[in-house]
Amino acid sequence: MIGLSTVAEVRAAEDVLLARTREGALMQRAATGLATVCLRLLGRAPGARVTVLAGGGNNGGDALFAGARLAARGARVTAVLLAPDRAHPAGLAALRRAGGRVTGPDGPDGLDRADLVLDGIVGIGGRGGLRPDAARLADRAATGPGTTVAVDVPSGVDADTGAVEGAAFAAVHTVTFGAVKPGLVVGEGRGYAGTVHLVDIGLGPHLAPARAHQLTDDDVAAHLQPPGDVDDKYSRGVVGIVAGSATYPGAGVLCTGAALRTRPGLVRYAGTAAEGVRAAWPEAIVTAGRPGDAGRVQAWVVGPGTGTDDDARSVLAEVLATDLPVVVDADALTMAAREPDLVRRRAAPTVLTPHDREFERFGVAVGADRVGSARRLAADLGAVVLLKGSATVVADPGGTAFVNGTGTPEMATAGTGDVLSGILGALLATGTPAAETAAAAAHLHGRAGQVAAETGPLVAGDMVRRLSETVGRVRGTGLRDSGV
Ligand SMILES: NC(=O)C1=CN([C@@H]2O[C@H](COP(=O)(O)OP(=O)(O)OC[C@H]3O[C@@H](n4cnc5c(N)ncnc54)[C@H](O)[C@@H]3O)[C@@H](O)[C@H]2O)[C@@H](O)CC1
Ligand SMILES: [K+]
Repeated sequence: MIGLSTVAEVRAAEDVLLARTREGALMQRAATGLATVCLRLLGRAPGARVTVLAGGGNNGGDALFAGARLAARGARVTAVLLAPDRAHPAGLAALRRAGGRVTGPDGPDGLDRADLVLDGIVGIGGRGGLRPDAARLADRAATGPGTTVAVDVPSGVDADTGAVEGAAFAAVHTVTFGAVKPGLVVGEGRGYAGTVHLVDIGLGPHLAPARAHQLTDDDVAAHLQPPGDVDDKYSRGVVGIVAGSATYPGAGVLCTGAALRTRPGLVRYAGTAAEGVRAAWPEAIVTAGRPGDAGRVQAWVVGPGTGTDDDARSVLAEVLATDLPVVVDADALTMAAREPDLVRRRAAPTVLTPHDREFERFGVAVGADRVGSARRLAADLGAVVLLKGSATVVADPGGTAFVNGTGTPEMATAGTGDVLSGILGALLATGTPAAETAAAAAHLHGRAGQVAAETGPLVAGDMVRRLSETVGRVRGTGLRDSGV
């Protein structure tokens, strides 16, 4: 699990570590790690053209020291000082000693010929969007030839939330120090950060336990264990699915298929799409009756494609009245937003899976702080909230959050949400804690999208078809080997 640490948590840990280390030592560790990544990206330093954008804080200091290291290896380094009178004195001196050139915001910055551009404008001390000089340079860097590398945080991105209020530096790589900050992996910030490289500067032992996390394939593999010798079809967790309708069976077919392909122990289906589901998935136990007619299950999924009429409402109420974990998706979210007490009064875990518009039906817009918004709704409803997005966020009522790191924009297509709820129901039926299980489901769903998109555009059914393979690859090392 990768901990996502807030600025306050990083500052607190830095304070402890700074008091125990020689002055400047942390910045040297940061700059060494940064220069190492830059050298790797450049391939070779001699003759390479590097522009360093340096603001007046320690972030600029990191960038200047890294620039000095690259210059010492033969790179042609130009430092552009955005606040010349406040530039980090030791960093600037090191850069000059190593043969780097120094200019101001309007000087010859080399951006139109650079191989690499370092963004040391602001780091975790930044507030709001970039000021005009910095914004202009960030814009030129984004459209110029150089590989853009953000130092610690892309300048203009809120490190805690990922909010981008104005102009920001669009990085292809971000080299971050001590801990990954949430703003690098969620919201708009994720798009500005590019690939994130974490440099260890020794903060780890001093960091408070993170309240937000990102799961890895290894974490998720623990949720996807193969059956043991003593398992039978019941012992692996039975999921019940209420999805689709007689007219629109698709959601029922996708959701049931995704559940079967994730944990093929036993999947029950109850609802009016019974005929279509039975035809598509003879492996499922199907009834056209109500949830109570389906037989015993350990978790329910309710809502995809069910509609919101009186019948659908009474089925939702029946499922929510059980003492089992329930995934509330799609049409069930619309109904739950009208009657949130149906969720609030539950003792068993409930996982709500809204996208932004469904989230708004609960009375507040998501806004730029996606983790914060998910946490607030989770606390209000006493439920786990899985807020879908390019980086899906999961929050539990206690404030623990997860930010998903897998997926592909190709997944923005009809039916992929039904696939997610099927995966999630199948995993929840095993009885593991709801929030981490929801995060594991989002991770696996994203991997399935990546696998299905390997050969071109995907439709949701492709994800179902490739799910067994995806489970196998997440359990092993295949995904990483194939570069997905
Ligand atoms: N504290 C430490 O021990 C370490 C800090 N490190 C670096 O130091 C950074 C934090 O340094 P600082 O606290 O000096 O803060 P920053 O360098 O992030 O930014 C502070 C400066 O930026 C200006 N500023 C704020 N918002 C701005 C905006 N929107 N546009 C333009 N200028 C703006 C401020 O006036 C101030 O001069 C980290 O991100 C990291 O890069 C690393 O060297 C590791 C060790
Ligand atoms: K920066």
